[in-house]
Amino acid sequence: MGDTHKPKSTIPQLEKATKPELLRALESSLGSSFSSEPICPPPNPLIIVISGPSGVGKDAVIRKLREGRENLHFVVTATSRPMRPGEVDGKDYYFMSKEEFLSMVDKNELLEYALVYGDYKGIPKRQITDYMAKGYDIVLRVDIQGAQTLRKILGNSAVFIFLVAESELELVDRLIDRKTETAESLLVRVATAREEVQHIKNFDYVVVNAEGKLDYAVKLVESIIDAEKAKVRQRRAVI
Ligand SMILES: Nc1ncnc2c1ncn2[C@@H]1O[C@H](COP(=O)(O)OP(=O)(O)OP(=O)(O)O)[C@@H](O)[C@H]1O
Repeated sequence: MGDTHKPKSTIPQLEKATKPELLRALESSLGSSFSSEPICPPPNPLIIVISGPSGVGKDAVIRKLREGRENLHFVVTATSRPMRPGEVDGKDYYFMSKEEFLSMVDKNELLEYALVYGDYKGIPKRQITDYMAKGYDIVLRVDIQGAQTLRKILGNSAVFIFLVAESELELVDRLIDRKTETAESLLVRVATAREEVQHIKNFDYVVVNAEGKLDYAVKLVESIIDAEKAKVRQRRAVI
């Protein structure tokens, strides 16, 4: 029986050879030189969809993610809702009139859009394609309705993260403290949140954003992104 792995040349003893000599001997023995090319291709750009009931902390988590990570593009949603105090156009949302919004719809410039609490919200496609082409991962912040639509459009090509509070009571508490809602809109948001939790099963991951534990929730989201980037079978999003 022939030995197919028999070395073609002798490899010097480690202590008697320099590193280049050793490398050359190993290469000659293997019959080919060592490549410095990456063993694996770089991971595909990832689309990360972050969703959850109103007031659960989507903005808070995203704000922290933005501080701590490079190569992520946070898509700025277009909306026809009025600006809240402290919000900045082009940073928090692209604020526009209903007419301007509907013109984007006509031109098929939105990945998805919806009428939410009487106002339009939608995701501009262009931002996603431009940044993916530059190798950025994309973060989309959408409500549950938006996540469901995106799941239909993107299927398993994107990763879907559901953010929850530790309890219903905690969620209501946070919404009250935020002081952005009227009593009526509070009721709508809380009733909607009750129904929305039923949709967890359509997501890939769930992250609990517990009271005072925002950093932990952000860390978990980062770990999810890291794990997704290390997957052997990569998701491949096409917009
Ligand atoms: N882990 C946490 N502990 C305590 N407070 C938090 C935590 N996460 C978020 N908050 C606070 O809860 C409130 C709601 O959070 P945020 O505005 O980020 O929610 P949201 O999911 O983006 O809401 P919406 O969908 O209505 O825009 C904010 O005042 C925020 O500072």
